[in-house]
Amino acid sequence: MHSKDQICHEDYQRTADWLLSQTQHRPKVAIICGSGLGMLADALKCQDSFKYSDIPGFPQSTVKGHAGRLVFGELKGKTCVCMQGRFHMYEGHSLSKVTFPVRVFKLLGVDTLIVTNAAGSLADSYSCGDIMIIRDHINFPGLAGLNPLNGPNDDKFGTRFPPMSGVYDKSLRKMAFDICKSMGVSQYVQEGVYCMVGGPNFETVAEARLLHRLGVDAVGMSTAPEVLVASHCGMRVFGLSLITNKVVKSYEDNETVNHEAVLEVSKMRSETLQVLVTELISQMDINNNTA
Ligand SMILES: O=P(O)(O)O[C@H]1O[C@H](CO)[C@@H](O)[C@H]1O
Ligand code: HPA
Repeated sequence: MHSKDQICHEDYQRTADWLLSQTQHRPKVAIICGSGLGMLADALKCQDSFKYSDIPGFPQSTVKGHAGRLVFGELKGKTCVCMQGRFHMYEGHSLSKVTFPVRVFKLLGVDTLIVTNAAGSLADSYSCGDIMIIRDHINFPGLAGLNPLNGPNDDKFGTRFPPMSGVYDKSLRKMAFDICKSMGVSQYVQEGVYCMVGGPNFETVAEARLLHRLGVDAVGMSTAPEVLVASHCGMRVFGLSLITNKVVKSYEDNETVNHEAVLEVSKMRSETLQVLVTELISQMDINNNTA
């Protein structure tokens, strides 16, 4: 890691202190909105919002469908902070920048992170518009040594060698399933394995076939770094992928995927996702960290 990418505890603290001085909200839950999923923040009541460009130390969003705003507010009486727009490695951000907000959230008092993303499906049984509750992930950049936890370990956040089995909280996954059942949307809800690739290109057919054979259900270019950093500092994590496209696995298939199509499908499920996330937050116990 280059020294310009090194972020020290005081950097996170400075940003957290600035935010605490600008809002009365003291969130326990943070939500990261995936591509085209920024409307999750619209449900927040009594909003205080900040453009990323106005927040000291914050990186900037450069991807269409990621507004670049941090929104604080109440969801059914629970205080949340919501990132309308995340940072990706392919934008040129270091992984410490990509995950910078997560550690700031920890310093704000957040103990639960909800991540969402747009993803392409590999699983044959999935359709466009399905919602996948993330059971686990494969972090390709991480396996290749690109990990936000690289570098000197900050013991104030967590241990040098954090375990990652069970990183997606089981009771929150069950709670989400039950909520989907009561919403009558179970027919398009799945549970599966998300795989992060570096992007920004979509997959070749050979790469898609490889991922399929590895047991990947959905692929995207985000999420794993934020989840690692959240889990490292002791946060509970829940994740949702919205299946925006089927990844092309056949040379006979002339379909191609593009970001505009991804954003279009995100819109289609925005309301369902909003209700699901709101209900989940309203049902979760956020004081003693048990669902
Ligand atoms: O993961 P999110 O941010 O939802 O975005 C997904 O959508 C974009 C590609 O259309 C990529 O950035 C991919 O990671
Ligand atoms: N591949 C990688 N990332 C994605 C995709 C995809 O098919 N769809 C949305 N994000």
